[in-house]
Amino acid sequence: MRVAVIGASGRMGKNLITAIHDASDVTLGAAILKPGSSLVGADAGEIAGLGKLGIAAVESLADCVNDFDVLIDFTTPSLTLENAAFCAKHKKAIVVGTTGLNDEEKAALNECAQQSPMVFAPNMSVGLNLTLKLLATAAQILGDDYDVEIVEAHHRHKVDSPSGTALRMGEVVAEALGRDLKECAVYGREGQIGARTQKEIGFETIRAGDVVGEHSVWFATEGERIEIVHKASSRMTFAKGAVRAASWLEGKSSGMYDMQDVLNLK
Ligand SMILES: NC(=O)C1=CN([C@@H]2O[C@H](COP(=O)(O)OP(=O)(O)OC[C@H]3O[C@@H](n4cnc5c(N)ncnc54)[C@H](OP(=O)(O)O)[C@@H]3O)[C@@H](O)[C@H]2O)C=CC1
Ligand SMILES: O=C(O)C1=N[C@H](C(=O)O)C[C@H](O)C1
Repeated sequence: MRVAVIGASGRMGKNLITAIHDASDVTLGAAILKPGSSLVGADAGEIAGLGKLGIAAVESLADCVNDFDVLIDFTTPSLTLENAAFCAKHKKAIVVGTTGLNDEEKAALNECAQQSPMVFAPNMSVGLNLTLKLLATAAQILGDDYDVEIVEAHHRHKVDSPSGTALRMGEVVAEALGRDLKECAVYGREGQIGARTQKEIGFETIRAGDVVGEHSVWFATEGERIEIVHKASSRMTFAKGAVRAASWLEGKSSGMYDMQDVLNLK
């Protein structure tokens, strides 16, 4: 599989180029930058700090349409939608790690996946995807007696809140408890808010320094508290997962998949 990376000079973009370079079953086909970037034409390996790989970065998907089989996209919601539409039109597979999409944008992405296969997941790490399974089990066993709170921490540059991962954790717990997250989620409490209601699921966000990504889910009742915690210490864990997803997409039919499919956790 020849893999293209869009947003190649971003925090995830550079890690993705490195992960593709390290993998034995995929090759780097193209690297795409923001139009007008001063790095257009530079070697993708040099952008990622690896030395020359012989792939000059371009400024649009149209410039490299014949050079890749699958696109990996960790960018912004609006750009991801454009890229997914391009992949649908040109029958290219796509791995989407971008977070912060609203319901309408997710529906549009799903439409694109009907034309060409897509893996879309807010967190590509193996450990975090296992954590989702642990959360479902914990929620099923503990039930409504335990208050659920989700705390996430990320670096100061992150633009969406709560993180896509925290929201997915909330969805998994809500589903296991027979609740609808849209009805029971409470975000960032402040002021005279009154006592906690039994079925709410609370979200708290920390943005500070260079934190790669930390998620902690509390199940608390009178007398005890369980915390299920995942801490990412390197973006390479997300990048390796995304490359695994790209490789897994080879030969798959059109449709929307997630990392639970890739990791056979369903
Ligand atoms: N699913 C997962 O496992 C993970 C998901 N994420 C998500 O991935 C996304 C990106 O995160 P991160 O890498 O930290 O963000 P960055 O801002 O570092 O990277 C985004 C990149 O997209 C580029 N870009 C913007 N517009 C265009 C365009 N029109 N064409 C090509 N490239 C463009 C930016 O270029 P420029 O810098 O020139 O503006 C930048 O390099 C976020 O939504 C984040 O939440 C992050 C980590 C893990
Ligand atoms: O923006 C990030 O950095 C991350 N975003 C993802 C999210 O929103 O869940 C995943 C990871 O925690 C890093």
